Amino acid sequence: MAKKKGRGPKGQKAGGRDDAAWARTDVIEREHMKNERFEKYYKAQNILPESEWDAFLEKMKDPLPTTFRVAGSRQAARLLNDTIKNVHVPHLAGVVFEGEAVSPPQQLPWYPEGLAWQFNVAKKVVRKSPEFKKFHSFLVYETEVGNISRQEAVSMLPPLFLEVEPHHRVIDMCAAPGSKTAQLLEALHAHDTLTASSIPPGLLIANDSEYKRTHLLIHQSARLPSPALMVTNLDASIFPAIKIPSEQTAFPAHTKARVAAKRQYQLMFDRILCDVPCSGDGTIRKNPGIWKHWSPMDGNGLHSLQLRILQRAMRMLKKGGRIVYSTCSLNPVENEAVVAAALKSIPGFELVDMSTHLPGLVHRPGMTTWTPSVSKDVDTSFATYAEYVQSLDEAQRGASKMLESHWPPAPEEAERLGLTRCIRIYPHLQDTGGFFIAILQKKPPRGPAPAAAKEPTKRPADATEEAEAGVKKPKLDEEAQTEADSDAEDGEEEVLEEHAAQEPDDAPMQVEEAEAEAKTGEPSSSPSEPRIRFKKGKTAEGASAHFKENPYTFIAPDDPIVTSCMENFDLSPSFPRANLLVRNPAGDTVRSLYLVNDIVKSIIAHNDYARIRLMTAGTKVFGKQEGAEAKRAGPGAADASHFRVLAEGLPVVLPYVGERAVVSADLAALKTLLEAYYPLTSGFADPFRTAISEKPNGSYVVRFQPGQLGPVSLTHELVLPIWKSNVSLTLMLEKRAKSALSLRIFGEDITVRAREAAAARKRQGGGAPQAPPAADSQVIEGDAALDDEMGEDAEKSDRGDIDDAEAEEA
Ligand SMILES: C[S@@+](CC[C@H](N)C(=O)[O-])C[C@H]1O[C@@H](n2cnc3c(N)ncnc32)[C@H](O)[C@@H]1O
Repeated sequence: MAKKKGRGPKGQKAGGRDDAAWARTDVIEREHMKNERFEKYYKAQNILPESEWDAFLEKMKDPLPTTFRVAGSRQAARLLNDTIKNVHVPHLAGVVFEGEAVSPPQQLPWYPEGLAWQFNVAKKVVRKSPEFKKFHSFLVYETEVGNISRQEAVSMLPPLFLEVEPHHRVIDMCAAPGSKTAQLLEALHAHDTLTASSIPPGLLIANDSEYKRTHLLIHQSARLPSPALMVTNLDASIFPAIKIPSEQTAFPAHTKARVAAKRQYQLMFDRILCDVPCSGDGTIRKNPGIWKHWSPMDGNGLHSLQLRILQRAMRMLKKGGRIVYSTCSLNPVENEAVVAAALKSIPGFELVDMSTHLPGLVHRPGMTTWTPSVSKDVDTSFATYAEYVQSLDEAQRGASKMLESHWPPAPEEAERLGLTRCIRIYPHLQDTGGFFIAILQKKPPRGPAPAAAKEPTKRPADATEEAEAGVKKPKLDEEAQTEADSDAEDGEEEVLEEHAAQEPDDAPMQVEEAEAEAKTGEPSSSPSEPRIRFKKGKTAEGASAHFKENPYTFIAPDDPIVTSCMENFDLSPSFPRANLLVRNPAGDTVRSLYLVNDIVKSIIAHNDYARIRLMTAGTKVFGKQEGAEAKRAGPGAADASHFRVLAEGLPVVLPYVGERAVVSADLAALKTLLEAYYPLTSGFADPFRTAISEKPNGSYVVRFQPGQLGPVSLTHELVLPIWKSNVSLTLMLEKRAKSALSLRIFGEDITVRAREAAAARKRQGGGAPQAPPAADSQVIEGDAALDDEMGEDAEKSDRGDIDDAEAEEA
């Protein structure tokens, strides 16, 4: 096996825990899994009692068990989980391989509703045992379509501590590749049903500074399409202020309408995830290459960025809101040191004790003291920063990258900050990776502060209205920020600017101020750094000039395309037609319509898309039908009528679709639609045949009713899009989604694709497999193959292949 390239701290360009090439267990032999510096450093930190050290080290050398989570809306997840529990696990329970019993998958004891699983079987068992082979195929296909998320157990934790609700405004600051983003989205969509998606009032911004990695986010989000999602490509440590108008802001009841109406506000978040780039030594079981190059300097080097990201998050959090800060590193310099420095620099926050939040989770408290290493050869001899600085001559002082915040606070300060409320997970406790979590809360509002205390921070012109609106201007120095933190009455959005029409001179300056705060916004952590002020027209992140994505443009609610979609799908008047967007420069042909919720619409309308480096927003609901069917309908009918409802957008649109666009069908019809690309309409049974034949050509929604077909049963309604042409029908699903559906319902892959793959294999002299290969992979080999195919880390294209309109009718 070739050695894998790609090394470096997690989330860094050189690779990290999310680099698939790095994530192979076969790059290093167990006997080589040692690193003197690692042992010396962590022993010096006393991360564990001496009695546990050996167990810890040994576990760090074991490969990680395979873990996965049943994803999607709660209802759908419960259903699939029942299939795993009642069909697959019993089937796997008695497996004996080469004379030894193999354990079936087990539920993670702490994951809510038992929706996460773990199994630990050797590759050759997955390869050779027919039962596990079949289970593996099931996992691969369900992962492809987003019903299962292959995710490290510990990586599932941060979203659980965030407790996102559908109305929350959430930002995932370092989100790629997006496994936690998917969990956050699911929580926003907690009210979705089996077939229909809600349009949550809340918001999720999934951000990552690596442009390429934002495409992983887009790919992930296609599995759980949401009108509440935006993907941005910004440096989280200088995330710019997002402007929203007053109607998106909650005001105290007594606020005068004219006061509320005239301002723009900075969007503040209810929940923020800071899953920051880190050295990643907690992933060493999955990325054993770390043994070779581990150095304490990795953590030292990341500390400052981690701190700046957390501080920026704190600046963007609403009062009463919550931040989860997490790393997959064991190093206190990347963990408690960052949290302590952040808490010391920005008052008004506290660590929350959620140690009993997930019963069954075994963890250890945060550390209160540690000794950073000042060299890669592990010199931990300096108990304080002062001691360290004293040991240096002037030239060394100038060159040193060590900061005071690398060191622990004084014992009484550590006690006051409550650092033990942090959560540490060690591999030997529950056979997982290593992980760190801190939950920070911005103290809830205390009610109106005495007027005298407020006066000095006010600008005279703002005073009355501010008091009426109960909000504060963002301040740029820590003192003012502290006052604002303790004085603001409702903890809602902060005033960014007066409405331009009313305060033409003042407004731009205030936006600049807010942007400057975004750029410099951590005054106390780097007091000696000069404040950066931006000239008018320049952005905080200074990168918009290079942003090449297409803009989003709202399409007029009375546009002929929208009108025809309203008509063709018999959409109810309550359908939010004013929230449809296109992603084209003006004048280009419209190919897809995206639907966003009100808050996303508002953000797009009030922020330059290039300034916020908006990669994607909302969910694609309608797509232009191009290809054989569209051609046949003739040029006259073109643009206006040839939009189809897309499979990914159907759950969102479904609650609004009227009877005229819906047909009922049974399991036999589903089988026929899966078995052929373009089955003839005449080949279906009544009443479906007559019902669909009577309709004009175009896009329809089919409700497949629960029922029985021989030994196969459909236990719940299934709703899918089809395209009707002159003589035939097409099920409008990606090929892989068809295979997954087929496996789930019929227990085998009955699609054309599977038959073609089997025929190709036969031509090459291979045997018939249990199921066709997933994606474009040819071999399915145990856990490494699972890693690749189940997509935890694999970089995947954002496009699926759809065997529909592009192809000519057979
Ligand atoms: C630990 S990974 C995030 C994993 C992700 N939360 C998940 O669960 O799939 C860290 C991410 O931070 C990104 N990153 C690094 N520096 C960043 C910065 N300054 N701002 C935003 N993202 C950053 C990396 O590209 C990487 O994708």
